Amino acid sequence: MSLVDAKVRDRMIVALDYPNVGAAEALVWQLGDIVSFYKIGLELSIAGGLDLAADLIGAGKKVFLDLKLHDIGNTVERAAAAAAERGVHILTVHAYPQTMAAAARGAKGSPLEVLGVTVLTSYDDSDLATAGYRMGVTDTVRMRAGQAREAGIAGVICAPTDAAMVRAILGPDGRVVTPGVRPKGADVGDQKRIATPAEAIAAGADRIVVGRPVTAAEDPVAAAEAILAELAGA
Ligand SMILES: O=C(O)c1cc(=O)[nH]c(=O)n1[C@@H]1O[C@H](COP(=O)(O)O)[C@@H](O)[C@H]1O
Repeated sequence: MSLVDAKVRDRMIVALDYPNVGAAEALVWQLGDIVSFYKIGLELSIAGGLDLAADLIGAGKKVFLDLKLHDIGNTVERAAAAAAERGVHILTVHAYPQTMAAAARGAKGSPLEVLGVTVLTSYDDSDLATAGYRMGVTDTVRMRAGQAREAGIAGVICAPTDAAMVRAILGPDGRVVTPGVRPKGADVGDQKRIATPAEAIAAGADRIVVGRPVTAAEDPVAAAEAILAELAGA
């Protein structure tokens, strides 16, 4: 059992970005009680991850289903209702007003937290310009955080570098979850807007998402413990 308390453990979500359920289960087994919250994203969902989500929930873990939904309102509302029905704790949608409002309707009356993905952490200003957006990262995140609040969803996903601004917009009750987290010296990979676990929490994040800093570590248990220790001190 980990030395850090359950509240701190609840702040770290480990992304199970694996090509098959067996690999994901092996990590979950290895991490045991030290990790209480797992993210199942696109790759693993396609490879049987939705059944794994049910198993994890049955085993008392929290599950973040990272499907980044964006579709017509009826489809998003029904998908959010289906996630709520399965006992999922967090579901992501892209932070478009129509999409967020639909997901809020689907999740209504359930504990499911719908989070709007503001601007992906792999994007910078020039990536947004290339994609045809008029505004840069900061203005887009600011606008989308406000629209998430208006849509009545639980909160947003943003980079740790946006977390302070987003916290000010959402207030103390809004959920601010930050991927793009890298312990000092860790490989950055394809992330562009990053900070350390302690910096993310200090900026106002409720929870951090970590994938490769744990999954690609030589010793995933030691890597997860080190991040938890950093969060405990933050
Ligand atoms: O929604 C997400 O979780 C997400 C949003 C975002 O802007 N950036 C981002 O990296 N993520 C996810 O967070 C995880 C980060 O993984 P690592 O870069 O390996 O730590 C991946 O599973 C991404 O899909």
